[in-house]
Amino acid sequence: MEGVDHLAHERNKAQFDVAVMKAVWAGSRDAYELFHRFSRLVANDPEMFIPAIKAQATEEQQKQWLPLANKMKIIGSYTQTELGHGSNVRGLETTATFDPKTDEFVLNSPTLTATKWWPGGLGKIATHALAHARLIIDDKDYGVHGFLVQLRSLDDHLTLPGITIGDIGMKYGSGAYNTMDNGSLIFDHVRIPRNQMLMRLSQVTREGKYVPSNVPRQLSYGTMVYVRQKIVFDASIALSRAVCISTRYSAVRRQFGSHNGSPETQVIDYKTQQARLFPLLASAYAIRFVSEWLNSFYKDLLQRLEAKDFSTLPEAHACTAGLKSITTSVAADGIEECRKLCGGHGYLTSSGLPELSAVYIPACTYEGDNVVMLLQVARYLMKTISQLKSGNKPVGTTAYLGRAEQLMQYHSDVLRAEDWLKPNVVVEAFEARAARMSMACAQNLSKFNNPEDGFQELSADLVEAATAHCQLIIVSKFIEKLQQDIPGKGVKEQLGVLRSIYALFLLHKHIGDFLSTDCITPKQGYLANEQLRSLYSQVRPNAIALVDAFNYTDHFLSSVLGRYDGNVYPKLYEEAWKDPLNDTSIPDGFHEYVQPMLKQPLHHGRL
Ligand SMILES: CC/C=C\C/C=C\C/C=C\C/C=C\CC/C=C/C(=O)SCCNC(=O)CCNC(=O)[C@H](O)C(C)(C)COP(=O)(O)OP(=O)(O)OC[C@H]1O[C@@H](n2cnc3c(N)ncnc32)[C@H](O)[C@@H]1OP(=O)(O)O
Ligand SMILES: Cc1cc2nc3c(=O)[nH]c(=O)nc-3n(C[C@H](O)[C@H](O)[C@H](O)COP(=O)(O)OP(=O)(O)OC[C@H]3O[C@@H](n4cnc5c(N)ncnc54)[C@H](O)[C@@H]3O)c2cc1C
Repeated sequence: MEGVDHLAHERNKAQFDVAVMKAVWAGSRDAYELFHRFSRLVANDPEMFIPAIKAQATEEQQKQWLPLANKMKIIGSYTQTELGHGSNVRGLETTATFDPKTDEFVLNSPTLTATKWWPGGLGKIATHALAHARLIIDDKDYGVHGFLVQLRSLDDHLTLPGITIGDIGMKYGSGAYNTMDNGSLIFDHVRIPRNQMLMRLSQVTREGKYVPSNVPRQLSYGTMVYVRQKIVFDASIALSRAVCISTRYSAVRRQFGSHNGSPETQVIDYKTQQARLFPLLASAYAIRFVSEWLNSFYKDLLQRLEAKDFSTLPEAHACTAGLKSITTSVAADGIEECRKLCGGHGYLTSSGLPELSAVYIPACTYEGDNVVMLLQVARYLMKTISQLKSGNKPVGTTAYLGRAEQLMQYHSDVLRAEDWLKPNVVVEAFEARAARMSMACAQNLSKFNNPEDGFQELSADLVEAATAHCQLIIVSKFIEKLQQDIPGKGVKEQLGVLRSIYALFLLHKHIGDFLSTDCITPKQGYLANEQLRSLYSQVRPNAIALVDAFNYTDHFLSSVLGRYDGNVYPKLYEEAWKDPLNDTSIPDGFHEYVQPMLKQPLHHGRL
């Protein structure tokens, strides 16, 4: 019935102050920030063009271009990826050849695989590209640099001479990403003034002299680092949307279990539903808190870079790459799990889940393929370990590797299930697992004469070690979050339950790592799972309140299953009748194609 809260009985069970939890979840950024970004995403993606100009253009160039971009007088596309190269930025083929006679660069796509391919906004709407191309001076290749290129007339939006542009076509399913005009672009000797090479990091003089960057060349990758840390925040939003929908529906849906006319069982009370759903609820909070930490770490990096302090740049790259990888994989897989948790109705567009999945899953690929990103983390870990011998004491997120010898001797002293509720017990186990996996890789790598051959041969193990390292970061930041002063009745207690669910679910899921590295015994693994089951019972009465704390409107959720009032069935039915198929009783084509078959006489008694 309209106006009735069908989940009121669930909300009355809450054992904590929901208003405070809403504030904890909202944190330092408004969750709707992404919604507006997301809505822009499906129109155009200023997410990268403007930050890239800020990162790579001189002050003078910024003064020229930023006001135009900020006021949408020009529409930009971050045009890096090509048909033949995306992950391997140093393999990009587009060229920008300096012509000293005219003081210009000539942009060209020398091969088909040099065609720019994927950049958002490029296909139909962008007027300018921040094109990444190989700088060529006097036949010498100076590697990939950024160039601002006008693509279309600002009068009639027609493409300019030498520019061939198109949309790359429909993408995965019918998701909203199909409203993003990811495009293709071929340059045929397009000339731009020399001052349209972004020259903050390195320059080309009027005489054609290349002035190399006096800062790490990787700063030219800065926009990707910036977006990767944002994507971690986005992962918490995407996953929490799906968890909100599936948790509310799990409390509404009843199936089996009726005795003597009693109501059937709420599916949220089935232990299998809880074992699938509650770790995702905990993961949403875990990812949110690690994104807060990562954002503050990134802001600290920016301040350091201003002061030419590059000391945390390698760690920032490793953390943004690794956490982007881990959190987008968890969110993408989690959204699909939430669809399955809703049974058949989860597959309806009106559930909001297919659309969310179709839009979200490319996050595992864009801004860095998730495996390639974890390999970057692995390189960082191996380098950190190789420097231990020279007395280089690791700090920050790799500080535990400085205690590797001690961690190699570690054995968990868990005796009872409740011992796994102690944060220090959990962190020690996760540190030991991560340290031992990385040290084992380093040990195996040392057996190879050619380190690169070893890295390739061991890359699957290295990805697992990088995963363990990143999961340790997320667990640690969840624990650190709860060491902050958090007011409100029961709020910290509930977050503590979620923290333990997150950590013990990972321990259970990766029990092979913990056993094969001899960090814990099978009995201790069994006790962790025992504790996990108890934690599910503790979170169960608070589940609806914990997703209410995301503070999402029904409009934002766009889901008949995730409605705040739980009034699912009437709305499911109502929504179905909006489908144009139901405008007529007899479907189009019936008389032409189906009815003749139905009218066909039987032949020899056979249909
Ligand atoms: C509800 C809906 C929810 C969400 C949707 C809503 C919104 C979506 C939000 C955002 C959407 C944003 C974007 C979508 C559009 C997508 C855009 C794109 O995809 S842009 C293109 C992205 N492309 C990539 O990410 C390419 C990945 N490849 C690379 O980064 C590099 O090629 C790679 C790092 C893999 C290798 O680089 P290379 O130069 O070959 O370096 P190498 O490995 O040799 O290492 C050398 C040295 O450099 C260090 N290093 C590498 N990269 C960095 C870096 N970025 N910063 C600092 N340092 C770096 C590396 O560690 C090594 O160091 P050492 O020498 O070992 O010390
Ligand atoms: C929706 C969407 C939007 C995008 N928007 C933009 C944009 O606006 N601008 C832009 O420039 N680009 C954009 N991209 C492109 C995106 O950045 C690339 O697709 C991404 O970086 C992955 O690169 P790739 O396609 O070359 O994958 P590949 O690297 O070809 O990946 C293919 C497989 O090879 C594996 N692999 C690759 N290298 C290694 C290695 N060294 N070791 C082990 N395995 C490896 C990968 O793990 C993967 O399994 C977008 C892509 C998508 C899907």
